[in-house]
Amino acid sequence: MSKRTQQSAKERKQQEVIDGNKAKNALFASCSFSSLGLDPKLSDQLKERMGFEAPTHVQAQSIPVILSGRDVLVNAATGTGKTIAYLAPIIHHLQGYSPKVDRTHGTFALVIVPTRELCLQVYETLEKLLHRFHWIVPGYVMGGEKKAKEKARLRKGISILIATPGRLLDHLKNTASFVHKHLRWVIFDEADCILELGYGKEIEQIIKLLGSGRNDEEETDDVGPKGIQKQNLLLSATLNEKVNHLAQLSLDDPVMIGLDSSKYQQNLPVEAPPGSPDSDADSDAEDLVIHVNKSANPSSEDYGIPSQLVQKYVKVPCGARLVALLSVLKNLFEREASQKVVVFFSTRAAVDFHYSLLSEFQWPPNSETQEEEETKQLFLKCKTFRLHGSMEQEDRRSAFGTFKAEKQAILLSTDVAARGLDFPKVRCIIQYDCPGEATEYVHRVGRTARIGEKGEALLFLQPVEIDYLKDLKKHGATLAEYPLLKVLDKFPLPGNMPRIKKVISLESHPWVISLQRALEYVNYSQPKMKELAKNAFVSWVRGYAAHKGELKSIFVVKKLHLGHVAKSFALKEQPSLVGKSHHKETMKRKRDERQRGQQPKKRNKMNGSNRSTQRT
Ligand SMILES: Nc1ncnc2c1ncn2[C@@H]1O[C@H](COP(=O)(O)OP(=O)(O)OP(=O)(O)O)[C@@H](O)[C@H]1O
Repeated sequence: MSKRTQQSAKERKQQEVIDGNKAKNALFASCSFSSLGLDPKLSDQLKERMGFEAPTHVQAQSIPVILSGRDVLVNAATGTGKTIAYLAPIIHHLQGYSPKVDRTHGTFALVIVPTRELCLQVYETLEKLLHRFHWIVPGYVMGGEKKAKEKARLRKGISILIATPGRLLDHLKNTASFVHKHLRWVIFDEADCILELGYGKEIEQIIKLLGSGRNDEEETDDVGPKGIQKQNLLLSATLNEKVNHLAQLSLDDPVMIGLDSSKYQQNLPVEAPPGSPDSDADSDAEDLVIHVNKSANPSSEDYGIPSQLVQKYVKVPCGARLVALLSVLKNLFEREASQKVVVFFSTRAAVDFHYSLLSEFQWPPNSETQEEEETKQLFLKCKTFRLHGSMEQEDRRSAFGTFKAEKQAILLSTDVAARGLDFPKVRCIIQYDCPGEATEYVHRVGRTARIGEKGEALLFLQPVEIDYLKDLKKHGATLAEYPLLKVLDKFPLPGNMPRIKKVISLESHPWVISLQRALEYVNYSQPKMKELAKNAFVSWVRGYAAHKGELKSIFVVKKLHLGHVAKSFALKEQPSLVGKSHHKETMKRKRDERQRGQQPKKRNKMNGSNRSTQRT
């Protein structure tokens, strides 16, 4: 390495450290957990056992307000610690109940989350927090688990219950032994996603079944303070019109907490809530707590994207997409072997195909001698995992858990991993298939650069889709271009392929040509792989056609060259669009809906589109 390169690498490192420190300072409040009014044992647990030196701003803002008993709507960037923000105050109150809470009292707090993985994740955090409060019992119920076992757990009693909406509604209706007469807190984590996934009807029913109002003397004859108003909390990094509706249904005179809420201040009275330690302090935190007017429309809000996140896009013609993806991944792991990457796809079939391909694709492709054959290696020398909604529950659980623990791995996923999941040390998010609305972009990239860590995000766009950048810009996301050609030029060409000095188009790049050929060879030498590719092609085109609203004018299915789309699945010709995969998807969706006791979805005020079901 030359002196100059060494110098610039050193400068880059120094800049990274400075940026990292800046990001951390912007994230953490200058107070302690105990100064927020939390029980000393709980503050100790957070600091000593969980290693959280100081609360984040959103925690410093939310904890006193939630402790005070007010309903709250929290809008804060991804990875800023919203889970602790709502769990800690609940535990604080429950551990102080006299007589002590026990299993026979049933459920005091209910956390509703959109996905099974998030359910498990919140449960794990809760278990850690309850380490010193063994009499408070955590538990979860969610789709994909055995109902009988859940019923037995509910019968025994669960103090703080984490649940996905469909399964929760099922138990509320059918599990007589589910005691919730002492229920005091209901939390909607990732509130907008719960609605986007089409759970609006379930949520309305859940709210109705749980009722609202006070825990009067008769109901709380044996435990907890009397006459306490039920408290509802809504949280998300992105809010929209539907959440507004849910807020109106479930929140009573809520306090709005958001790191990025300056815009609301123009319209709404700013008021520090009672009980907040900052209520009379001259701190920036005071500006962040806003007494929200129910009719406020949060849909035009800029979304909070972590400031240290490096956001890029790569412009790739459709036919070269697959090669570009593999090259970008190879380059990432050659640059830094020990890292984790999440790649987002639009459909389950696309995840399955790419997973099989990456798990089997070897390099170099043409081995002429025995020696060459023996030195063949996987193209990407790291473990690959997949995650989507059609997988068996055990496989989902195992992929989620193992990827979390790995140091060097790729996760290929649908949007099922986009919300709330906290995979430690994910360095890069690749959105190979475009997200839908900008909110989806924000949550996907939010799987990296969490809690002040550094992170990169790369969005794949075809030249015809480039206007999507304008849409992102409207929400505060500005992306720089990724130097794809420079990266491609770095790869050694297999065999005796000549290196051309001036490459006219990406598709004529010798590396692209050779890699594309090798990928097609894998597909055509393995019928199973080709079948997966065909299914993925069909579902991808259908997914593309299902973009909503304004995005329809950017993602125009008629503008697609289907032959080039086929190439991006390593197919030499375009398969028929009437594929088996669509039929299977439809059958699976209908089955899922039947299991959830639903009618096939119709839109209502709080329901999202059906498109989301195949995207998870
Ligand atoms: N005060 C803290 N200090 C250090 N780490 C923290 C603190 N609070 C939470 N964390 C950690 O930060 C990570 C992100 O927290 P969490 O998942 O609650 O974020 P979030 O705001 O809910 O993100 P998302 O919007 O993506 O769901 C977790 O690993 C959590 O353990």
